[in-house]
Amino acid sequence: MRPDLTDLKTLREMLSDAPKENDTARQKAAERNGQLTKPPGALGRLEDLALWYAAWRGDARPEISAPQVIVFAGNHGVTAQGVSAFPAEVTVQMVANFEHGGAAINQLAKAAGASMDVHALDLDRPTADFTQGPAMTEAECLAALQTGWNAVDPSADLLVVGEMGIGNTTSAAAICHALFGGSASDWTGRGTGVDEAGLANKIRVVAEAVALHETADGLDVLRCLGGREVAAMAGALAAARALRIPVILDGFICCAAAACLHAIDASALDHTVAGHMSAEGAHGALLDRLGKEPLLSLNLRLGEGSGGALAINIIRSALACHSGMATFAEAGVAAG
Ligand SMILES: O=C(O)c1ccc[n+]([C@@H]2O[C@H](COP(=O)([O-])O)[C@@H](O)[C@H]2O)c1
Ligand SMILES: Cc1cc2nc[nH]c2cc1C
Repeated sequence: MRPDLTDLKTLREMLSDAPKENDTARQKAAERNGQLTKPPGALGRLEDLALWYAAWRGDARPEISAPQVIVFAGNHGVTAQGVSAFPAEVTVQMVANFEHGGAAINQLAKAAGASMDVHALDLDRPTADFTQGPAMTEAECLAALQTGWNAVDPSADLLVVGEMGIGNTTSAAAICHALFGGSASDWTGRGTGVDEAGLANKIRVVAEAVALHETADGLDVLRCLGGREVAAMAGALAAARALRIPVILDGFICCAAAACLHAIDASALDHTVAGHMSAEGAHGALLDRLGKEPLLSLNLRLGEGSGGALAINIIRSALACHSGMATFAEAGVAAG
């Protein structure tokens, strides 16, 4: 299913009409969970994850065999404001590194037994500096959303979306400030490692951008303050929902993309879990706003889908227990 995202209204409608959990599968999975050879609840959150996954797959006893990691890359005009510790050309250089297998995410995807795809979005055409005007036109934003949608493999059974884009923690901070209010400093962190003066400059940039655009509508915020890789992640999350593919969210930028969908429909992220809590200062507050409890907290601040990829084996293990364990009756173990 690859709809033509010809206008943002179509996407809004698709989000409202998106599939919901399969209640029957959840109920059957819960019954099975209650019969497995362990004290009730002893597998803690793994049990919740197994039921969540079963409900989205519509299968009471599923397994994970085809996880997909997608890394989207984009360039940001706002880098002209000196918001990153690294130069903008690192984005295209890291894409080459992903393609040659040399980045952390290549190793983490491999360790998790996941396929990995990389999509570079018009790197030679950075978005506009959003302190001056909207980052993207509607057509540009739609094209990025479509790239994200099309990147999802319909036969995947678990998805991680990650990103690479020098300057994108400024974009993510501006998205959060526009959607959730507070002050610019609440949402602005050090990204790749800016110093005190760099952080003060970033806060100024985020405050100016949000004041200029004056919108809290999820898709407007995405277009005005996002980036192509951010929009592509949003498109991939929407596609996964339509395809009933559960998703593991990554760090601050991935969750900012997710927040744009959440602002349109509060249930838009029900098919997702938070893979980890990033060391980027505002990620915890963002996860709270999205109602997500992170699976891991490892002080990562890399992006690329790294924290999501690390969490694949947690979900896989949850399903291995759920679908592979013996019941009390099968094992001849006395139930309590
Ligand atoms: O995922 C995160 O939470 C995260 C936190 C800090 C930095 N990053 C990565 O660093 C880059 C953005 O940092 P910056 O300083 O250029 O805005 C971008 O490529 C992200 O993948 C990612
Ligand atoms: C080297 C480097 C690798 C990255 N991966 C994701 N964001 C990144 C930013 C930099 C600077």
